[in-house]
Amino acid sequence: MNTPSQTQVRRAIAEAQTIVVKVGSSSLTKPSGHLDPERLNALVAAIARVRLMGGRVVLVSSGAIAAGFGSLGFDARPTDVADQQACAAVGQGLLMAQYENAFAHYGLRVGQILITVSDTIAPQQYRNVRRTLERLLDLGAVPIINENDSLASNEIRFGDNDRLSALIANIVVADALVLLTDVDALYTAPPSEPGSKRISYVPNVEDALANVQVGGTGSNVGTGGMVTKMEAARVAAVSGIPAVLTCASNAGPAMMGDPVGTAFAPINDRGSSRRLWIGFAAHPQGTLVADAGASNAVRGGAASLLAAGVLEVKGDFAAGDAVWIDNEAGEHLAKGLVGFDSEEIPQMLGRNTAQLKRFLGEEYAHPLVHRDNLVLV
Ligand SMILES: Nc1ncnc2c1ncn2[C@@H]1O[C@H](COP(=O)(O)OP(=O)(O)O)[C@@H](O)[C@H]1O
Ligand SMILES: N[C@@H](CCC(=O)OP(=O)(O)O)C(=O)O
Repeated sequence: MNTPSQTQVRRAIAEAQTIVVKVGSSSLTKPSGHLDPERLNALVAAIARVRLMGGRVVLVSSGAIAAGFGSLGFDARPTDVADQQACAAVGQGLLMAQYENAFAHYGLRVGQILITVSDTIAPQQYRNVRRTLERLLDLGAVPIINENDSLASNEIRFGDNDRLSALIANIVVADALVLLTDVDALYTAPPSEPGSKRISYVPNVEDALANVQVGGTGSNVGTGGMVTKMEAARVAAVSGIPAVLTCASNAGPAMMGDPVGTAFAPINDRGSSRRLWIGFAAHPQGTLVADAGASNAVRGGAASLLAAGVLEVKGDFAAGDAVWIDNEAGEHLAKGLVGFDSEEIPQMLGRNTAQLKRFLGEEYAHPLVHRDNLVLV
């Protein structure tokens, strides 16, 4: 696709029907570990305005741990996982109570959704998340999402809401992603570094990643810093979703497409939500090793992976799971949703469709991975 101008990207954001807004802990809480109701209310006012003009807004809100640690007697954000889980259990309630109240001033309802990594990996849970979000939006509510921190452990967590917000933008087929933080824009280096310059437009986030010096969090409550925000902007751009990054006090102008913060252009056309999920969220459970011919066909982008072109199957998976498609050198070519269980596949390998039908029956005369379920990597 042609690279859009900054004006075009801002206009696309202004015209967005469905917007995912992500806000970081430091924009909602005080360093003492309590909510900052004034700033939270200001954010709600900006979102409510868009909602009341007919926009569909999903809010991905951090802040559970940062809003809870003060009440539990900690001086600073704890580092122990169990402490964090306890703080999140307390803080998430406080956060939602405040949101509930603030949105009620505008006659708007909110709906809480707490997500774990597995909800975005497993196809059925993913569909559940999507259905609930869509219904909430159809009913006029503002879904408010956070990771389910009280039950997530270090091994199985997103750990940051930046990347989660980009996945949510895919799930709800958003027209724009707005990342709100404690810095007004992306800079050429962490703003604490002398000489760092504000960037107002990123036409290609993958190029920017090579040129911009991104650092970790600048506050004592944030987690991912600019690294995870750039990753979120990259997922959005690759998914065809324009994004803007700015400080929370710029939420209103950012959603209106005003020239605040940093705008990121989409670098692809929009794909289907399912393909985007395969590309970004689905975790491969095994591997199909393609021969040279099948590798070329898959790389071409328009072919299904047939059993005739597969040399080996690795791993233990069920039909519908995601798998890697590798070439003989072990390089990943694509990710796809496989049509058969791993134990069914060895008898199918090397056989063409007619042979599959004759020897194994009609139900086996299908591609191992259909092209609609396959995404190049
Ligand atoms: N190149 C950069 N441009 C802007 N900010 C950066 C950059 N590199 C690192 N940062 C830091 O990222 C911080 C925002 O990330 P974080 O603290 O995780 O916020 P949040 O809690 O909103 O998610 C900024 O305050 C800033 O200190
Ligand atoms: N889920 C955690 C926040 C994780 C996170 O991404 O924090 P932040 O970097 O402040 O957006 C919480 O609610 O405390």
